[in-house]
Amino acid sequence: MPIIQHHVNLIQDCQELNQFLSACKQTLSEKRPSKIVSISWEAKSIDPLAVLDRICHPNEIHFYGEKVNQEEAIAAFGTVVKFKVAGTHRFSQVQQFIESCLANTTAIGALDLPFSGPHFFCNFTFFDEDNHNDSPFPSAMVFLPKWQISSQKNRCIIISNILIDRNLNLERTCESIWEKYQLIKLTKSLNLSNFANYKLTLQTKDVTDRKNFYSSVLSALELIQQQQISKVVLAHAIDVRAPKPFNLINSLHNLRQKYPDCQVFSLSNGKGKNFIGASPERLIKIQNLELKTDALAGSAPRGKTLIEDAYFAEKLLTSKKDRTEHQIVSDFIFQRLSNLGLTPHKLPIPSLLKLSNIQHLWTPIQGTIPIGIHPLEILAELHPTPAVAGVPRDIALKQIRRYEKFNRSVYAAPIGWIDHQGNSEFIVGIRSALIESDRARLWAGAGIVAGSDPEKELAEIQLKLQALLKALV
Ligand SMILES: C=C(O[C@H]1C=CC=C(C(=O)O)[C@@H]1O)C(=O)O
Repeated sequence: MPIIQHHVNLIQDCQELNQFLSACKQTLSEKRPSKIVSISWEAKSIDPLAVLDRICHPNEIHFYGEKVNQEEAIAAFGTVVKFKVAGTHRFSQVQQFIESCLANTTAIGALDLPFSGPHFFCNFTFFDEDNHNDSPFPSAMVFLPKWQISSQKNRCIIISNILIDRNLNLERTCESIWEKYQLIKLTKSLNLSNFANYKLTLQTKDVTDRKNFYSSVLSALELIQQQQISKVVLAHAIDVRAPKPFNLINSLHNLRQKYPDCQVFSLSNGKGKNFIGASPERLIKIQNLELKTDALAGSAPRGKTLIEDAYFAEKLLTSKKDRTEHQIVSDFIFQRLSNLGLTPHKLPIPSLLKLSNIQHLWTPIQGTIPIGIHPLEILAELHPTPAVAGVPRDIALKQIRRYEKFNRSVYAAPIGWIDHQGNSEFIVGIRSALIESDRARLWAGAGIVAGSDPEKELAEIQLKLQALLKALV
């Protein structure tokens, strides 16, 4: 991808931008009828969530991700190019799409800052094929946004991506970019007085009978005893109704305040449905060929006092059932990364990841990626891990389809981005809800292994559902 270091802010200077885009337009040919230009420029500190609130249209596709404790946030909206696909080759087809776009992209501006340069935002469904007619999101989707605003420790980058083709009206394009840039640059912080401490009275309903969950766990335990599987993750879903439409921005703001250790996310399908959540589970983070991933499985509540909390923690760390449930995930990730030629590292015993209402056994895993391996190849190898599916994977997936009478859709599936240099971050879409107007669907799952008790597994799921339920306003 050609990169041009440029010292004038093209987005700010209409005339310079016009000249640059016009020069690009002149290079178009029959063989190359269109081209993408990506302009990055540093700005003073802006809250990407405030930009999502003020500038992004509710019916525009968007992606938002924030990790408060790492002082990182990103918002992207509008589409320059997008691609949807389904089936077993969806990861490699998305990879090809991104590579062909990058071969046709020129990046210009401040390109040596965190989050600068073109980023492609991707989401997948849990299963390769999402056969349900009412699916709110395709099995795989990737888009290059028109606008991306990101901040890392007070350094903020605004990116404008532009598709240039023969029909492009240069004057109008430059003006509208300039206008939008002014609006973004001057975005005021969220008005926190709007976050009145009100609670909505929510009506909740199980999507399937709880008895269905209990009998599925018992049936899974039989398969485990017969050694057909060693683990399967079974989910339960609830439908929620509010007295008025949910407020997306306020709910996301609640999530980022309550779960500063998690990745808070929102993904819009551009048709009024938003998939939001606060996920504790990082699937991949790649920075300069260094990969970080998490094995996360095995759960206990947080205690109300320090003593109670330490008691739950100790019980979790020494629970044979939870340690097995966890080990299965960490062995799987190790094996899969080794298959790709990595030499992964991890500590020999899991530590604890403590969230505000739940704690998990957690093993961070790291490794250097051999040159030539694309982030989506790693994703294809890892998804779905036994933290959300099971082992052996194929049998577990078949059982999940058999037991669960609802669509997992984007629940427990990868969501994230890949940049022009192969840096990438994907999380697993758990602790999540799909919201539309005054309705929401929430999912949560629990790992079933030898020794699981159906009642306790459902109690764990209720705890996980509360994480989202308490933040929805
Ligand atoms: C599948 C979920 O959690 C996974 C991640 C952490 C702990 C888990 C567990 O203890 O069962 C699950 O494997 C979910 O929250 O829906």
